[in-house]
Amino acid sequence: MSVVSNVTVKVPATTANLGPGFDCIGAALQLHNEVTFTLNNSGLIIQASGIEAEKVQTDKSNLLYQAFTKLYNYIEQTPPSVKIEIKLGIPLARGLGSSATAIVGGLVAANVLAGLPLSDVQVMELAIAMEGHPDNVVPAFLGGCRLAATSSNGWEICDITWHRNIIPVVAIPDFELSTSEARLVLPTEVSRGDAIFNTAHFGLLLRGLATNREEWLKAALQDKLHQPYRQALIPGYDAVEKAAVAAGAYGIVISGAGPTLLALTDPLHTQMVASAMTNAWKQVGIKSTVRSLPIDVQGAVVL
Ligand SMILES: Nc1ncnc2c1ncn2[C@@H]1O[C@H](COP(=O)(O)OP(=O)(O)O)[C@@H](O)[C@H]1O
Ligand SMILES: N[C@@H](CCOP(=O)(O)O)C(=O)O
Repeated sequence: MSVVSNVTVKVPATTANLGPGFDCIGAALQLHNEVTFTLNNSGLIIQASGIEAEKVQTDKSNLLYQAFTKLYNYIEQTPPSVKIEIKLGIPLARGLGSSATAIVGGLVAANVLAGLPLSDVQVMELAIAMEGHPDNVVPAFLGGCRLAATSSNGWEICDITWHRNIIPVVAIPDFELSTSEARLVLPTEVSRGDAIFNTAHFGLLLRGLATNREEWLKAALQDKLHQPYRQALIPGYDAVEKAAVAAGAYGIVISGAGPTLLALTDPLHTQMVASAMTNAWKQVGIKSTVRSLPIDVQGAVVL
């Protein structure tokens, strides 16, 4: 039996993969979506406001609603009739985890309205199952930078130290790239050489993030599992990379499945890196919004 009639959940954006950590690591960023679910007697109502609100589905196919019903189905209850009010701060299909915010927001809201039948671990595992990979839903749920690995008991989640002087700068272009489309270009098998390359660089990334050691971070952002295949989907990638590095970034990676590009830099170079990325994209005719976004340590919050 539900004890509350409405709930508001705020969920952060994420940047997944971080180069060599394809499908296993991601960090939450201080940019948020917020959603309120209110029990009603008049059938499903969905209202969206904020950035790109007109693009959000307002029927039962809406991902927030899909996640909401997923939890009720899981606990073998009929989902109640609800009004859903969405405030969007994260642009859709840009590699900043908008789908993860919808999945986590819908599941967390359903769990609260259903009287907390599931533990946090159960909710998180449902989120991973819905998204199909853990690297955006886990940091969206827990905050910080998180590594997820399967174990015989489900998932082991590890918090990854992110040195405070490593500044994420995201360059968000004005075109979309859906995650499903960006996954279609990936090979299903990779060579042993590429697997070894990524294992080494991922280890280096974890140590680089913890220590802020410049030469480790510069080398660590390389990847052979997804970025080489996806770069062709992002016009201007090489120009933005060159400009960011010349302005003082350690390097750039594709944020999530793209097309947003993430640069890592230090506090002194943040503004120069941001301007360089904006200008580089402008020169190939692409408008972008470039922002330095600190790591979000809270994750999903019930307000
Ligand atoms: N707040 C939201 N409410 C409903 N659906 C959403 C919301 N945010 C994202 N989505 C759905 O997720 C899709 C984008 O997911 P995806 O292609 O994985 O890109 P992203 O990198 O932004 O997660 C949108 O086109 C939309 O269908
Ligand atoms: N590992 C996934 C991450 C997708 O993240 P998103 O923020 O783009 O949804 C992938 O690279 O496909």
